[in-house]
Amino acid sequence: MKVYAPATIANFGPGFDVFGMAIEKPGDEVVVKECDNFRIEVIGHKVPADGSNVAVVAAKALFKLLGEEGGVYMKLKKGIRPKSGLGSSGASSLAGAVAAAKVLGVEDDELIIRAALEGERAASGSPHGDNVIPSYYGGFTIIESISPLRVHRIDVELKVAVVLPEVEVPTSEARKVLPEKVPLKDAVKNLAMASSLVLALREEDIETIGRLLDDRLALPYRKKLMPWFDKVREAALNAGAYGVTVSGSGPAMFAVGENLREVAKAMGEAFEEMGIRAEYWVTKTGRGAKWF
Ligand SMILES: Nc1ncnc2c1ncn2[C@@H]1O[C@H](COP(=O)(O)OP(=O)(O)O)[C@@H](O)[C@H]1O
Ligand SMILES: N[C@@H](CCOP(=O)(O)O)C(=O)O
Repeated sequence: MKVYAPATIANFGPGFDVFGMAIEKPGDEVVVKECDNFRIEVIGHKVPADGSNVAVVAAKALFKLLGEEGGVYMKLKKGIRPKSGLGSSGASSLAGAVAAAKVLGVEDDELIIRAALEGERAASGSPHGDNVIPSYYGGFTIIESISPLRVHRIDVELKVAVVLPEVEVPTSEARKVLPEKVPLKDAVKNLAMASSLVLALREEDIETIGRLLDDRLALPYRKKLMPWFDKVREAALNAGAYGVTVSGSGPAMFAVGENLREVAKAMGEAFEEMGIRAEYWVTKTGRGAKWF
């Protein structure tokens, strides 16, 4: 059995820990077989090939939730670079949970997601759902609650330009710089932007979506981890983007607009001018996890 879990853009502007969108590429893939213990082999981007791999953590978590003995052998084709801001740990965690679910014959979404969140907790110290959940369901997802699991999905088809610099921002570090509290005016501003963004997504109003790609809850405190942010954002806007912001906790950034190839190239060139190599591409809203 093969399981594919797509990369994701979490937060998506003002939706910290709540909004997330699956993207068509890249993704993680797991081939799974029943086994008497838990083993993993990894090809592609470098991640641990032992029990600390979040795919194994998630698979073990599902077995434990169900009180099952035994385990699975997984071969992970790691297509999403770790510490990228593209939901790398989330995709592997989900792939491991779905792989274990297929072996155990489990179809309960809530159990699968609970297990996958244990992988996220292991990777970043936080069981945030805005990578795992859009990677599972696809499209654009809004998390009302994790337990009980209440997710709202918008079936939007949105093209995005993505840039991924050759630097790392571990999610765990990006969460450590967050404040315990935020000013009321910032909370109200995010509420205004997030609720407006949902309507703009439903109408596929790209200009309004772009204008709303901002955040007062996390980005102001994380920008010190991303000194390149303003230059890359300016390059994207000058190339015609309607809006641009960080993907997840970074360093990846994404933009919406019309001429996205030029926008992606401009963001990549902005990094190069700062001496940072970066890859860039155009993709669009992805479907969720697949198994075959
Ligand atoms: N299968 C895996 N995929 C990604 N990261 C993994 C995996 N297994 C363990 N890790 C560890 O999790 C951390 C990456 O998590 P994180 O910073 O959240 O990446 P991202 O922001 O891309 O999701 C790294 O320390 C990495 O070594
Ligand atoms: N809401 C989380 C999202 C982390 O996304 P990632 O792709 O960087 O793992 C956060 O902002 O901490």
